[in-house]
Amino acid sequence: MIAAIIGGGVIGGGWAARFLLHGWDVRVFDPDPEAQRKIGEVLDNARRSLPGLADVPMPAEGTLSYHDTIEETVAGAAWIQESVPERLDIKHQVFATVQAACDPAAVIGSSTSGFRPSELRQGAVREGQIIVAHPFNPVYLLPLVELVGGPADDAALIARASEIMRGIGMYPLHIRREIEAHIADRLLEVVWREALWLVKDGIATTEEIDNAIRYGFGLRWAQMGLFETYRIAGGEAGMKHFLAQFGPTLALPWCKLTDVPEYDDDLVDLIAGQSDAQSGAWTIRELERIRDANLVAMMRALKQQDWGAGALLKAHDLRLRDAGGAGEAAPADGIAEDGPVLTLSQTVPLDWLDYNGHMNESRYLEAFASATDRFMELIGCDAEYIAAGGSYFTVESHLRHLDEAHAGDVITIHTRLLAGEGRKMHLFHTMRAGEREVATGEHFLLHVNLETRRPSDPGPQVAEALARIAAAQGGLSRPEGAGRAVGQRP
Ligand SMILES: NC(=O)C1=CN([C@@H]2O[C@H](COP(=O)(O)OP(=O)(O)OC[C@H]3O[C@@H](n4cnc5c(N)ncnc54)[C@H](O)[C@@H]3O)[C@@H](O)[C@H]2O)C=CC1
Ligand SMILES: C[N+](C)(C)CC(=O)CC(=O)[O-]
Repeated sequence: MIAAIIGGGVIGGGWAARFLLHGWDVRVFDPDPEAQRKIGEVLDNARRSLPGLADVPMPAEGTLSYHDTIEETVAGAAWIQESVPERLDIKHQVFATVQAACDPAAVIGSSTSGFRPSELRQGAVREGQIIVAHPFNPVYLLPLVELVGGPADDAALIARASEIMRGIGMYPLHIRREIEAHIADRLLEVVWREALWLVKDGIATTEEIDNAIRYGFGLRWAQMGLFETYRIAGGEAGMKHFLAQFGPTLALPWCKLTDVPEYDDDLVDLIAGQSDAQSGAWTIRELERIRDANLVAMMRALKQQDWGAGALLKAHDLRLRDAGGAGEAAPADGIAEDGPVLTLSQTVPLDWLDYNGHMNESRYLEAFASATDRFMELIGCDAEYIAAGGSYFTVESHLRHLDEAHAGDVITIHTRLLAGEGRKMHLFHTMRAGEREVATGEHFLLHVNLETRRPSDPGPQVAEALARIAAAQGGLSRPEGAGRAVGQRP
């Protein structure tokens, strides 16, 4: 599949990275002679951060190419994303050239922050081909994309566009009626306007306003948004009580919503000066990397909770797993092979790094635990079996750290069953980063009855699977390092 990116600045670069890392071939047109360097830097950031959101292998990266004309860029593309400056005349010129050369069935998405589809479509040869596909910076990490069709909305086009967006891990939010700035930027502008007033009136600095957001309601918004948060704030009586208590304050009012501060040089200098004092010690690329690491950590935490953007990541993992990612194919249910079993394949995420700049020791155990979970699933000790009252408890673990793993490394774990009789299961995991062996994990587990919390024999299908694998792997030599205790090398 080919994605054509017209305009490769902040947003176009982010789109290019998201499509590319999801296996699409990406063609870029941007007259800026610096575009390749800038996109290269965005891609470096994306490669460090995006693949680590997934706990399964990502697709093989597509091919990136740069082109001298729009015509060449869009030929054969299934998705064309316009991300040129926020000026209607430039966007109209781009659409005219794109439509003269592209596949009429291709989706043309516009990244516009504020224009309505009916404005974008003025003068278009095929009006119904152009939609708003408004993303959020950084496009390669934030999943939201607002999709807006025309006044006579084309349901089939929006459905197709939504499916493509889901395929690259996004959350398509269909906005049924066009308005300026869609939904999110309407909300953001309100906060932005109030913040400008607070600075202009000398009430707060840019840093104090950022602190008011990041130490408080920004954290709430990231996981529950506005209405769910305020529902809880109403106490046991919920939303009605909240409205009764805080509704009357709307009449005061607390804010200056409809007034816009005069956007003169003094205000620009005041804000830019405070922003330099607050954040000028970092370059923009450094700030981007700090932001990306924070976003990855937050989104992975939400993934643990299976909530909001984290729940979306979980669902996307299933999609990626079904599609079969790059590298060695993980076994489907049941194990037939007689070699070590692939039980994990994923990219080292940014939040697994420590102060030494490599994967922290605690994360090795996390990865090995996931590999054990997968092995349990493969022998039939799956969610259904566990719900019926049987499971395994780990009673002893021994890890060896043999080499370093870094952010962006694809790690795999292969598992050997050293013993699997009765209630005992003895596993030996080998972790590699590419071809390098980086760690081993040896674990002894006991089958338990979850009601009595005492050891018990496994069900017949689990016992049978263990016997089959033990027999199949029986011819393999004992792995180097198995049975070692902690000690100094002789
Ligand atoms: N920066 C942001 O936070 C967000 C911006 N957007 C929207 O994305 C669009 C692009 O914004 P940014 O990436 O921020 O701007 P930008 O200034 O970073 O990038 C625009 C790029 O378009 C290129 N360009 C100019 N004329 C062109 C043409 N005729 N054909 C092809 N390329 C051309 C420029 O060389 C530049 O690289 C705008 O519509 C904006 O509203 C949407 C979401 C967030
Ligand atoms: C400032 N902005 C209007 C360009 C912002 C957006 O459109 C979305 C975002 O990423 O905040």
